Amino acid sequence: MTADATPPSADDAPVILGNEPGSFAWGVLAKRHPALVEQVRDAFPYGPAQHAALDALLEETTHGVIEPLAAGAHDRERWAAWGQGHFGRSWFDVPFLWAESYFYRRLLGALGYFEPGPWQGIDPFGPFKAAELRSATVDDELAALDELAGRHADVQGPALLGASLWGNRADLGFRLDSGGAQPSTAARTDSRLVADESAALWSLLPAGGAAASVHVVADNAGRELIPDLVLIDHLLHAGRAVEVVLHVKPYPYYVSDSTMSDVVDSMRRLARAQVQAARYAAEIGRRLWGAMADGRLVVRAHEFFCAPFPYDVMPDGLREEFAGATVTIVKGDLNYRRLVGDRLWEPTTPFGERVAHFPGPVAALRTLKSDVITGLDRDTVAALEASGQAWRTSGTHALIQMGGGP
Ligand SMILES: O=P(O)(O)OC[C@H]1O[C@](O)(CO)[C@@H](O)[C@@H]1O
Repeated sequence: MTADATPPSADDAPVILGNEPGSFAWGVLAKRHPALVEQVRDAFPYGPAQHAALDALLEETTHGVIEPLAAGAHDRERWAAWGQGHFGRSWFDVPFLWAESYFYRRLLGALGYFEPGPWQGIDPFGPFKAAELRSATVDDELAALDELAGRHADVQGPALLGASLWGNRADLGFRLDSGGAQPSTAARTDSRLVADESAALWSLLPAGGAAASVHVVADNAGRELIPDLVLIDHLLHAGRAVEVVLHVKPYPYYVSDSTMSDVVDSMRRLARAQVQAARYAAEIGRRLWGAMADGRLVVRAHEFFCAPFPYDVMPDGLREEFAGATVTIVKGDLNYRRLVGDRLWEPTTPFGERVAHFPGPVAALRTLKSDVITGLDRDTVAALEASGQAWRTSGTHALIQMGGGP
């Protein structure tokens, strides 16, 4: 990672680029993306045009320069504006956040996802998501919910918040890199919260308070989205919230990010959990189904969630929506990068300062999977650095941080 040549202001930390060999960002562009292209290629019986487009994308992203979208692409103008100054440059020399986002747009384009035809709307990551949803691990996690049935809201709330937080560890992109290994329970129990401001979150959502409007910006499908939905059910059922708005991606993104069709699959998985004798999960699934029907749970898929920018430049419509929320819960590593800015901040940079742009209270729930970090105290940073672990990027550590505007 190196500093962008023209940082917006002298006070800002360097924008993360991918041009330092051995850095995390470089590894994603040079190794993770090519591996992903091959995994997607093998997962479907694609035809010659798609294989050729994948070959070209692989060559361009690793050795070539950034090309604009093809003439006739429905969003060519939008990306032409979003990518000004980046086209014609190496993928490694532009902001990492931009390069990753455009890579997913281009990958889907190579496969015919956006064009009218037989492959339109086919999620290239669908087989990976489906396998995860079918897994025995999910059976076990759903069955374990029975232990929480009938417990007090003050017991259920923290347990379900923790499940939603650590669910972020189970992202498919992360697993592609770790040789397909599932994050183990042992790894989870060894893991540490580097910041925990959950008390401030709960103070906004008292059980029985029932006036709150909560927005949840989702991250991964499957083993993350299910605990997110269970947490949402808890907020509604315990009277902590009167309505919840769940924000998902408008198209498949970052391997396993949730789309509307993933929400449907996860809600079905919950509602049908009865067959695995997971009675409470099935009850939760039915309640969520009902909440969708009567409008207490609403799903939105704004195009900005697949835009290559931090949240401080979100469009006005979205800004107004978040301004009306009692609190917005923002899930995952990518959303954290977009929230605080994808820069090499000093880890002690106050989180509140970085998210002052957000139009209302915001809670970040994230396992650490990239270099960006803010809001840590000096002792915590010293201990983490002394540990010798890859604490910023390995997903073994997590945080709950609160901040936001008025
Ligand atoms: O699913 P999450 O938690 O947003 O994690 C996504 C992270 O994975 C990567 O795409 C690659 O590891 C990171 O660059 C990114 O921040």
